[in-house]
Amino acid sequence: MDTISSSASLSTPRFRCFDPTNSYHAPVNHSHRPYFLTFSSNRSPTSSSPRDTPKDSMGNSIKYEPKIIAGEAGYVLEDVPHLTDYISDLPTYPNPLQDNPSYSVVKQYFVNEDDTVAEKIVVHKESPRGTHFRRAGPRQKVFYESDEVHACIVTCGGLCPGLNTVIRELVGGLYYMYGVNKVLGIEGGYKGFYARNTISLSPKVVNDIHKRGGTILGTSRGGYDTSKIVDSIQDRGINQVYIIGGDGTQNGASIIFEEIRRRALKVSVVGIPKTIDNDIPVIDKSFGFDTAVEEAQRAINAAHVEAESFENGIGLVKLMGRYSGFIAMYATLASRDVDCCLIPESPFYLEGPGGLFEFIRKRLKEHGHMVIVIAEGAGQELLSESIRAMDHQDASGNKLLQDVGLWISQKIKDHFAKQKNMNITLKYIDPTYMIRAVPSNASDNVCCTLLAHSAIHGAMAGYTGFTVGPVNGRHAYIPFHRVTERQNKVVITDRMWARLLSSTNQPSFLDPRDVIKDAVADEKPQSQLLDGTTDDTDTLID
Ligand SMILES: Nc1ncnc2c1ncn2[C@@H]1O[C@H](COP(=O)(O)OP(=O)(O)OP(=O)(O)O)[C@@H](O)[C@H]1O
Ligand SMILES: O=P(O)(O)OC[C@H]1O[C@](O)(CO)[C@@H](O)[C@@H]1O
Ligand SMILES: [Mg+2]
Repeated sequence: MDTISSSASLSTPRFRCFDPTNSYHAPVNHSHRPYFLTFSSNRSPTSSSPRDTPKDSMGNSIKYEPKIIAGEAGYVLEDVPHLTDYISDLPTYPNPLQDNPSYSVVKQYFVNEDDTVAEKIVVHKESPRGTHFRRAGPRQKVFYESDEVHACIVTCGGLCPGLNTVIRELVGGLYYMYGVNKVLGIEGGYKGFYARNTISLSPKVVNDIHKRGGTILGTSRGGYDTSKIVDSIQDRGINQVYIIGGDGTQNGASIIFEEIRRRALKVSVVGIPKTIDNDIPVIDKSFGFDTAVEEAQRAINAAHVEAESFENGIGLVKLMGRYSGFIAMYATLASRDVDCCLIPESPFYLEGPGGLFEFIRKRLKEHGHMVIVIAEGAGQELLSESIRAMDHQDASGNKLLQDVGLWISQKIKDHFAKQKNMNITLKYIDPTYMIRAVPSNASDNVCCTLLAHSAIHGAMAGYTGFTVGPVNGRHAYIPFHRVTERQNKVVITDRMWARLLSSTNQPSFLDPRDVIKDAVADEKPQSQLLDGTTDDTDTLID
């Protein structure tokens, strides 16, 4: 086993991967394991939640250095931190799962020591194989005894269908798989660590919560204070922290992890991605997205019924998606009643040849009615041109968007009011919070169970500082910085968006030459634009 820095050559196959949790041998001295972060420039401490470089509790910028392990045949593992990276001589114990009657039928209790999951699933003959992540799942040895574990769960950011199911499955999984019965619920998001009460969670307390929307723990934006949060973890004797939330939350979790490592605490920090918008990169998707797409159908159906019933009827539905239009794209593809889908990634314009108004007129002439789906982040640049741009932010530092649904409804009405030969009837439906507040559907419920179990197996095995999630259909442990360094977006040069354009038969509002020019300017190779295999597609299976 050896670890090399990211700048070293990855092409020479030399090393074998090592998993401390599956070692059959006596405890190994891990003291040679390197630290993987560096600190720079002293800044004054901050308790806010900046969107720029993550900072430690002293205000120093944290620069992540990946923990890369190379192996034979071009194998490259981007590993996650482990408690033994900074605490030596930790005892290990046999995994209690091996005596669990439910698991006695499983042929292979434990994942193989060098099992990894490939980030890149489509490779070319000559292309590098890409990075791999450590495969999630139970390990032969665990680093916590059952009665030693004191876990806590916190939910942060906006609501998402499935939050309660993840809480339920974490509590049940800890209890039934690992015999853990000390689980604390932190109320009201990050600030709850230091400003709110806690709830003691048992399988009985959480038994029915998956049938309810929202989160029984409550959530919040803002109020992030690393020192206070880690002090609270330390004071309460918590040693496993399960943090459920979106990109901002995972950023916060990575800073908490760094502080815990700095204090050399035996505490595993595990992130569970919550992303109704599907804006977290690397993972295929997380819980809540399927439910949102399904629930959006009800609004689209209603819009269609309204539109169909009036001469030149237009049904307009706004769906969530601040920066990523996945919900709008998938809801449109699923419905087949939508004539036009507008997302943040694909700019559009209203007036003139090839514009939205011209398309609406054409479609109404052909069909007598139409349905438009618009993601909340679409057309924001047009809005700020016509409305005096306001730069408001929420408590977490997210930009507050103008209501594009109301704005575009008015624009369409005003435009057609001026046209003598076409009277329209427009009905605007904004189901966004209704969609977000429902309980998760069947497939998301299963997704929640898998995420919770993978998270628990990782923590019990001593891994820390990671987010769990499906990568090309297999669960993996992913270093925090990989899911926070960028946002996942619809790639409009990919086949999925082309499918949507051909299904709605709407204009793309773009000149293909400009799209390719832009992508080249972004340093993306042209071949990737054209064949739908770009590295940053992150489509939910193409
Ligand atoms: N860069 C950051 N560093 C530390 N904490 C952060 C950071 N960004 C956000 N947070 C904290 O994480 C929590 C949730 O953040 P945010 O409100 O942005 O939601 P999110 O996790 O991104 O979920 P959503 O998808 O609903 O937006 C808040 O308490 C916020 O203060
Ligand atoms: O009203 P809130 O709580 O800020 O949430 C709205 C945001 O939440 C999200 O659904 C992400 O969780 C975004 O799409 C949306 O902009
Ligand atoms: Mg966010």
